[in-house]
Amino acid sequence: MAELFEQLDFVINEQYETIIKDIATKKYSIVEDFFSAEQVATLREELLIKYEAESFKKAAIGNRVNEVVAKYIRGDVILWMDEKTANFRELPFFNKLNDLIAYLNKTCFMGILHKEFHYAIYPTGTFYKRHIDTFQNDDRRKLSFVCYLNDEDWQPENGGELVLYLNENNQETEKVIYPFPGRVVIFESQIIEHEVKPVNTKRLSITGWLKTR
Ligand SMILES: O=C(O)CCC(=O)C(=O)O
Ligand SMILES: [Fe+2]
Repeated sequence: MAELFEQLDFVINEQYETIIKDIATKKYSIVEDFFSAEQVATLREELLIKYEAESFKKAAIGNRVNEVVAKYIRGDVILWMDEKTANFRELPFFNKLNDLIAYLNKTCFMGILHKEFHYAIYPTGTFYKRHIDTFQNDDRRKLSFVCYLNDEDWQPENGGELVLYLNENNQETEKVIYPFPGRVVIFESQIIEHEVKPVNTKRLSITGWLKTR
């Protein structure tokens, strides 16, 4: 009986349906209004507070078991987020992601069991060379998620474009995505190679992964 009510409860979410359709057809999705402008501003504020408190560290390559800091590959500084200690500025972020994950698991049987997110700042002159988001010793990352927290007057000449390398009809094509505030990009972690072009000013974001097992 409980199960029946659960089914009756189900409401189609057009935004999530678009993400699912995009990923099924193109392996990536770009969403402009995943969070409200107010939520984006609040997350930016939180990131900057934590950055001022000097809690960020240089990002490494490889995973936590097997990590090397390599400046010539990536120059961002990061801070892992912790849902257990999330404050009022961060809770709407986790609520929305949990809602999306529940929807994906229910409608596509995606089997997302874990998630991990970090704040990221790319200082002027930094970049992240072409790479794929799965590790040799760990292939649990299924979907990569990036949300840009730059402020409203972010300009294309600031650089820091995310470039996705796609395969269309056996031809490599580049999808160039500017890190405009509030923009969210979701893509298949095991398939899509990508890079962050050099930035000419500080670039702010949250990056994360939805994981199986
Ligand atoms: O910030 C972005 O646009 C992508 C970051 C990225 O590729 C990563 O952290 O693995
Ligand atoms: Fe990446």
